Amino acid sequence: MRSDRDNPFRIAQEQFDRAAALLELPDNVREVLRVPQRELTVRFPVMMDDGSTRIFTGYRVQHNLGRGPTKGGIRYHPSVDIDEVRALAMWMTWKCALVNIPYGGAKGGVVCDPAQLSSGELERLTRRFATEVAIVVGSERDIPAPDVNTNPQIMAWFMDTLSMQQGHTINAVVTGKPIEVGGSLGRNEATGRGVSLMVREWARRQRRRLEDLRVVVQGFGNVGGVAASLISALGCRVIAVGDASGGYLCRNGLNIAEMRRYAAQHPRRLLEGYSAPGVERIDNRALLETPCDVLVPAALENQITDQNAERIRATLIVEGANGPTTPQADEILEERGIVVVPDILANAGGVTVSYFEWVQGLQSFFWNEQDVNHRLEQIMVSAFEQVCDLADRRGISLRLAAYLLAVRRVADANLIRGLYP
Ligand SMILES: NC(=O)C1=CN([C@@H]2O[C@H](COP(=O)(O)OP(=O)(O)OC[C@H]3O[C@@H](n4cnc5c(N)ncnc54)[C@H](O)[C@@H]3O)[C@@H](O)[C@H]2O)C=CC1
Ligand SMILES: O=C(O)CCC(=O)C(=O)O
Repeated sequence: MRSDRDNPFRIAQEQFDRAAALLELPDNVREVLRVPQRELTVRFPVMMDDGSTRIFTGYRVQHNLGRGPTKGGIRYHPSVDIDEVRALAMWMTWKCALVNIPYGGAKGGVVCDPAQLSSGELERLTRRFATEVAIVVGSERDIPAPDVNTNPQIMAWFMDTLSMQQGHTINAVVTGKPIEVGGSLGRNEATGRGVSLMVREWARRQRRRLEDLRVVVQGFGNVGGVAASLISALGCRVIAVGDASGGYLCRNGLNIAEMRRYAAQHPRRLLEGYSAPGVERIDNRALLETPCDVLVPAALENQITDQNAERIRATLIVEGANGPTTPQADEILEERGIVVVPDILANAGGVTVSYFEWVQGLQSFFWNEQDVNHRLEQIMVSAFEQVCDLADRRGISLRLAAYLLAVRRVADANLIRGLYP
């Protein structure tokens, strides 16, 4: 059982409440926006390889439909619960509004440990989950994508299942697909690329040389792995990274390309067992507290809390993950002058290129990777500028500035549509 302090939905509501108060939103608007519009819980059987049947629980939550079809990933993890999915769906609403793409927010999840499932079990689970949520999902209604422990292959099974039910291919029903079945060039790297752009733009505004920045990345999957490699391509020194197997530190800089190759070839894509001259093993706690210029939490929620915020020794935190910092930690970091580029901005690159994938799929007209990356960069840099300018003008944190911009846009869309008679 989670306590209120580490319940992601309570945290998401608290973040929203602060913005709603500053925006002086009317009570009826607050009441609508602080809870999800639709929630679906499904329980479904999956045939296991040994012939037995197991029942799994899954969720799809649509937080707000005011700005368009809802959008957000699907997470497979043992700790998924309805409050986590609600929070993730709400954060998607603000994220899509902040980068001004025409979506509301949604998220899905299945309570399972994919590391314990064979590929066949994972495929059957995915196909059955897709069927169960088909009543709320669709290319003009709600469009899933990958999140923790889901990947392009899982998205392909999802798309294929919904297409089989319709009798024709509907590839815009899900994004993050393999290129062969309507995926977009650049989607796989998009979230990490967005994170690296935040580091670059912050350094530009602060007049810091990228070569002088020491970076620590927690999480070495889709977001963290790509972010580490693109940040190191910017010229920064990535001195520590970590995943579920622990942390790896080398003050002279890690060989990120070698580490990504290692993880790709090992069970569960983990760094477990990785060693190289000068590389020290550390635990996850020490990883987060490693002195550095930039810390990128890119794993799960609630990593920086009131328990460790005093010991964080970074100048900048760029939230690759959703919800890695609690509101209590936010306060401590702000007092200590540590700048946080919030999740709804920092990791918005993924959903932005998902939007491009959806547009390309609907038009059956595909762009080259340079076009995708160029458009992504324009959107991310412009959102970063808007957030920094508002934060500077009002003397508030980047998180609060991002929320003011995003919540205002969502509230306005809902008001203009006449949803609050
Ligand atoms: N995949 C995407 O496009 C997007 C993902 N995100 C967020 O980024 C975060 C990471 O997602 P992905 O990279 O897609 O997932 P992933 O499944 O590819 O990677 C997750 C990584 O976190 C590590 N990890 C798990 N538990 C850990 C722990 N206790 N301590 C340290 N590391 C741990 C795993 O070993 C793995 O390296 C999540 O918060 C997700 O919601 C946000 C925007 C888009
Ligand atoms: O690509 C997408 O549609 C959503 C990605 C996602 O789940 C997220 O941004 O947290």
